[in-house]
Amino acid sequence: MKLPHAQLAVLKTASADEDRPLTEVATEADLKPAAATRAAFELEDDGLVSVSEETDESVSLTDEGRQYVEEGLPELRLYAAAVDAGADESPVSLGQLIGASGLEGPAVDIALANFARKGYGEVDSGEVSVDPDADPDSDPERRALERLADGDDPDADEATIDPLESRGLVAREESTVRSVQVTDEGVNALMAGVSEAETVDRLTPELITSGEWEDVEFTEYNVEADAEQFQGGKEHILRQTANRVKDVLVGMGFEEMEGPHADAQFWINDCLFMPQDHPARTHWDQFALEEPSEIQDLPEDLVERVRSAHKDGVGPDGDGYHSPWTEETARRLDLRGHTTSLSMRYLSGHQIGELEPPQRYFSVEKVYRNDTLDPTHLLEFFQIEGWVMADDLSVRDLMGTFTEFYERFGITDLDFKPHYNPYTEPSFELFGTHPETGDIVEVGNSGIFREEVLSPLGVDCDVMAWGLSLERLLMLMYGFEDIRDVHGTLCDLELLRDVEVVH
Ligand SMILES: N[C@@H](Cc1ccccc1)C(=O)O
Repeated sequence: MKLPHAQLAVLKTASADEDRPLTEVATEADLKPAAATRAAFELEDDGLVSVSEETDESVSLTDEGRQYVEEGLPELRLYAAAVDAGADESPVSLGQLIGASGLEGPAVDIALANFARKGYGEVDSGEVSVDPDADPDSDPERRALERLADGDDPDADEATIDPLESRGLVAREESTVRSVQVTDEGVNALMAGVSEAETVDRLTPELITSGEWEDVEFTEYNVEADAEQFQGGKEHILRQTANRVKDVLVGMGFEEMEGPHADAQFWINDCLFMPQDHPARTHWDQFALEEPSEIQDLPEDLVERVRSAHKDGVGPDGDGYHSPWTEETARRLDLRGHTTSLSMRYLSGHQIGELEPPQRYFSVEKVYRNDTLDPTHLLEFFQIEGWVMADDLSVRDLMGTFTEFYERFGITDLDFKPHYNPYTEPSFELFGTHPETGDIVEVGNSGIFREEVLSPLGVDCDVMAWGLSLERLLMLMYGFEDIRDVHGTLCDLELLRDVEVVH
């Protein structure tokens, strides 16, 4: 029998009496680990060896863990300072202890949280008392960190490693350990005599020019063999999903809108019949620009019609807001809190000239809000804006469009709830179900524009419109629970690396 070099080396190095780790076999046979693994799988396919797999968990120190091995865990430094200051006799002020312990910045909070958790003592109204019987020398977390620093097995149970991991002091890593053993068939083959077959694993220019490629035997591909993982840059899933949303909407006959991120309150709010004293128009909700603070080119006739809608209402029965309206406020520049500003620019004819119905437009763009960061809110996020202009639109058209759109992303359980917007009547909020938690998640807001919006814009047919959250769509598609998993310093790198957006 003839076998390629690597297979022959593995077969000869492995044993028929015991499972041997492949890494060991590779070193002894002078093969790269990946080559040895590939050879072992090929031999296994031919029944000459058996390959077994086990998952091995290893724990290693992080940089912060290493730092604490040198400096001491913050809670132990606090304990030592407290004992020195006599806190085992009577409580000592926390401020004094922090100074004495040399703890600074975040280390203070870390010390306090773990001090109490590990039973070193108590902190009550700024006074620290310690348990005189606590024994920092045999602190299991400290011992585990020190053993790791010495290159030993931490020799600790989960109850010790778990908190160290969540404190970011150690990292757990799982790896697959493979072992090989020669089968009876393999032993028979060896006894009958196996020699090395000439195989070529790489096509070179020489092989091609000499024509030799026709006679050589090529190594077979093994797509299951371990390969090194390359983590190069890739398009962020948010961007990938945004592109997919664009494709879907273009497929549904929509055209894309573009426009400024910082815009006049006129386009962001006034055209939308939002009174100038509406709470959403203050800095509590929107970011204002200091420099420049105003827009120059507003279409005068439109400004006049919008002002009149706010003051006097629209149509014979219309009634305006009985609150002040100034052009100065309308000119002010803000970061847009929604992309409905773009819809106003397009519907008014200001952006690309007048549009005749039917029309469909969309944008997938960033918006900015002065929100408090939490698992479902960011200061900036992507809004999927869209509108359809046509005669005789109804709520059924709106719901049908959403059902069709979300179905493309595998979301088929939409719920609608009546809502209020100053600019649409009727208005609906949209909800989906989170695939992991089962919670109902708001994914968007929509409605049919009011007369008070359309009439000043010069539109005399129906327009239905919406703003959907791209991030929330992602949460429903991929099941993550915290929006910060995909953004910023808390992001889940594994998720970002591994998630594939299917087109
Ligand atoms: N602007 C709304 C969405 C919306 C757009 C158009 C019509 C109705 C609602 C929002 O940001 O929530």
